[in-house]
Amino acid sequence: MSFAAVTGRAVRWGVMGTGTIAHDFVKVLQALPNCEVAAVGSRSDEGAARFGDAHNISGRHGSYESLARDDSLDIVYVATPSMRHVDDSLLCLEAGRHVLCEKAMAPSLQEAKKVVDKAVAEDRFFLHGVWSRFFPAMAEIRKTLRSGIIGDVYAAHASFGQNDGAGQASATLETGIYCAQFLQWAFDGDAPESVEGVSYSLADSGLDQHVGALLRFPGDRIGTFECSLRHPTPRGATICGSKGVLQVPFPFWCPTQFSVQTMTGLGSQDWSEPQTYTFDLPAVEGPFNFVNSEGLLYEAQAVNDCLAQGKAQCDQFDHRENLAVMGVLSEIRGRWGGS
Ligand SMILES: NC(=O)C1=CN([C@@H]2O[C@H](COP(=O)(O)OP(=O)(O)OC[C@H]3O[C@@H](n4cnc5c(N)ncnc54)[C@H](OP(=O)(O)O)[C@@H]3O)[C@@H](O)[C@H]2O)C=CC1
Ligand SMILES: O=C1OC[C@@H](O)[C@H](O)[C@H]1O
Repeated sequence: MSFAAVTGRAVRWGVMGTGTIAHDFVKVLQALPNCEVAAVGSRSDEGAARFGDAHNISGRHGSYESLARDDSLDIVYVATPSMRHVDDSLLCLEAGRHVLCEKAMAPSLQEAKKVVDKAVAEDRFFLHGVWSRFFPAMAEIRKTLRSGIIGDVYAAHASFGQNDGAGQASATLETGIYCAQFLQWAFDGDAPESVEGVSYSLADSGLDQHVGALLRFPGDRIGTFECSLRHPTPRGATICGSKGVLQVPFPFWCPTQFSVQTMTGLGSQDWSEPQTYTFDLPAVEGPFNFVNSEGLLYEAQAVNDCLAQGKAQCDQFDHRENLAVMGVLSEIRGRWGGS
């Protein structure tokens, strides 16, 4: 049942921050039934007015505090830069709002726990906005793995490098997070037993710009990833089983396609033609700043559904899985004292 069917009104969203992803997310919210972008919050009146005019949003707040305190809102989408996410999420939760916070929600496991604990204590919904989890292709990947077509899954790899942002943000937190959550998905939600190896390069600012990580999962399974803000990589992911391989091409973190190839015989010399599965993106009018941003709609719809059902977390990325991913990132960043 939709939120409107339960409450008789639309979900009222507030948007905190007026940058590139806020633009894309507002477009999908405005394409959904039974929800309304009721207010925007900026650090300045001018910022709120500019974004409000551009997106036809009537509620405007010239400070984040004022947005958080707006009791007419059900939920706030925190779309500020990553280093603000803990404080901005806490501000909203303390004011009684539900929260969807953009990635990365925190720089460490300890800080992530503070936010999740606060959400639980305040009985508020909280989601770390790892939007990958809501794509139909991800659900189909899970189904395909469980069908056994590629046999027992022993390895997974993900790579996300782009040549933008080095020195200004942490590669582990900006792009590595998508890799770490993908490995968890490939291994059916399991957390790694250990981070066995980390190789890294730091920018002059002290922030990690390129990281390679080797993770050991229970049952002798191995996950690897590479993330970078210094150079591009293929930005695909691979899952390997005893009978074959599942590949997710660029952009694996917001996928609309994957393929499966099986192998048998002496020296694996018999293989099937790859079977490709494709998924349409929802029809949402752009333009968008980021690839496949139309797919933010899946995440937004899931949040609306959770609010309608009175759920405090999303099954696709619940607090347990979120904190496990944050634990991996935290441990990796701990290797150079990143905080
Ligand atoms: N899910 C996804 O696909 C994507 C997620 N992201 C994530 O979203 C978050 C925001 O990214 P993005 O929209 O690209 O960032 P932008 O820099 O484009 O926008 C951030 C906004 O936050 C506000 N802000 C508050 N403090 C600062 C500050 N010190 N410096 C700059 N802006 C500030 C500004 O709004 P105002 O001035 O109105 O207060 C600004 O417009 C990041 O955490 C990023 O990782 C980013 C891209 C894609
Ligand atoms: O979250 C993101 O951050 C980096 C972008 O390049 C990417 O497309 C986006 O999804």
